[in-house]
Amino acid sequence: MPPRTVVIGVDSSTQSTKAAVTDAETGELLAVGRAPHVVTGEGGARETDPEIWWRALCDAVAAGLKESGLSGSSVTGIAVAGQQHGLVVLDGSGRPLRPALLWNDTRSAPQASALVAELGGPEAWTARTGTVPVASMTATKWRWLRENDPANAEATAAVRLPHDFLTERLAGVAATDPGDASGTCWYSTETGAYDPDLLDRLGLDASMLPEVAATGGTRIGSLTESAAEALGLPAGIAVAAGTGDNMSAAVGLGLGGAGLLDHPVLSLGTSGTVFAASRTRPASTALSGFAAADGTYLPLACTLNCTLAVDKVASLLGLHRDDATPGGEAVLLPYLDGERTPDLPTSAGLLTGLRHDTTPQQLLGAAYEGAAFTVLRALDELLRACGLDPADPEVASRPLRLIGGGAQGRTWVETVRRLSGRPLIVPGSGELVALGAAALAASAAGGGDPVAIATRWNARSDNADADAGLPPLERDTETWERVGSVLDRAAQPLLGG
Ligand SMILES: Nc1ncnc2c1ncn2[C@@H]1O[C@H](COP(=O)(O)OP(=O)(O)O)[C@@H](O)[C@H]1O
Ligand SMILES: O=C(CO)[C@@H](O)[C@H](O)COP(=O)(O)O
Repeated sequence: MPPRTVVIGVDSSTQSTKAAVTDAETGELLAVGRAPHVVTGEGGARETDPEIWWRALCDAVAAGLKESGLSGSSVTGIAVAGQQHGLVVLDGSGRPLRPALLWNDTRSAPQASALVAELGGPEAWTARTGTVPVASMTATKWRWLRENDPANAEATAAVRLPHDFLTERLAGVAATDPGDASGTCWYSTETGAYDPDLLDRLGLDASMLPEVAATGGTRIGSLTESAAEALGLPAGIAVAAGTGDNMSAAVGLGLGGAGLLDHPVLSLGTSGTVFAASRTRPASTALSGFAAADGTYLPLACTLNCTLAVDKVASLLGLHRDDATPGGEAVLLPYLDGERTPDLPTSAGLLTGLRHDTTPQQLLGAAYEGAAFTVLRALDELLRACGLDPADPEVASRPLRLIGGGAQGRTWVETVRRLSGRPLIVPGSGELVALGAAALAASAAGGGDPVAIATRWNARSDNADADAGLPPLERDTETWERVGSVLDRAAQPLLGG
């Protein structure tokens, strides 16, 4: 039998790095190595030292190889998919000047509002970049840095996104892809390039930014000697451009070229995201009109408070995360980090409907309901913004693909099922972001379209058989309306005024 060829797909997300050691031919997931990150910050601040991501990447690759029982010499390619939007600032020798500002750092909310006003309103941003700046977007973080940490902003020789930073460590080449670039708000999904006028406005020079490769699967270089030594992999293997984590999950699911929103995806991680592949450029202020890893489109909406916020409520109550019952009268909006969708960056969590007979289990259930409601309502808005009526029985019956860490949790699945009333598909592969990155690595190493590679892998492996298809439950409209009414009435107080 010929020796296996193996590629490594890396998911460097908010809480951890996962390295998927994947058979390049069949897509079989041979092992997943993991290493945690450290996120620090009080109030609206959320930061991580990029060196932590690099060390976690090295540790996760080593753990994955060890678990697979393979030596590094069978690996032919590597790609990184990273948490979107984070601002990494480097000195002239490529060293981080300070910790990165993460996607869920809300300190740049005032800068976001100022940028929106400067360009003449949200529509102008949608037309130019595809996306209206909120505190998550990189452009607002760069402006925040210039206003609040001018010494480091002045000293900045290069600006990177989290995945670009790691890719550069691997290949020594400054490169990104259309997908992650589209989350900066200084890249235009209309032109497929950085917007020179926006760069000027932000005080950024294009020479400080990475080149945008044609796709996340483009081979942008080869593993350098020093990276090879750090990772225990052969020098010279293919390094792909990589992409953002949501874009990578879309690749892993084989989404691309699909009809508009035929395959909505709900990701339950630190963030809650809803997205779908589209060939039509989204142009609505109600969603983030990101690019996909291949320059087609990935309309997306994202909440800041999902699994981490609900786990926090469980730990405050001293309960296991699956010790929850439906919330009953209690409504808990777990906006512990402020919120992005709806745009309430300075909000905090809110509890209403408490009675003498409310149980801790109901309070936890209410936190699940609040988080799930928020992201499911964002899905309805996304559908509407794309010209579909979420109440149309045909649209409402399209299955929702559930991914991310939360999709492994019984209570998450039950809550989404009950509040959405949709059929759910929980893909057999629990690591879609890393699998998508592996498809990008396979494309860089051996050619071929990453989405086609992932589709072939899904078809050939047991993944498709292992997909859990759950029929719809009758929608719990009572809870839906109760939570919606609290959110609508509380939006102003939640703004934190
Ligand atoms: N079995 C499980 N049940 C419920 N939640 C889970 C389970 N396993 C992991 N999670 C949740 O998944 C989250 C991590 O998901 P992940 O998608 O890896 O996050 P991120 O990409 O933001 O780092 C954790 O916050 C945890 O709450
Ligand atoms: O900001 C977004 C999407 O726009 C987030 O989805 C980040 O990409 C972080 O993802 P997770 O760590 O929650 O997977």
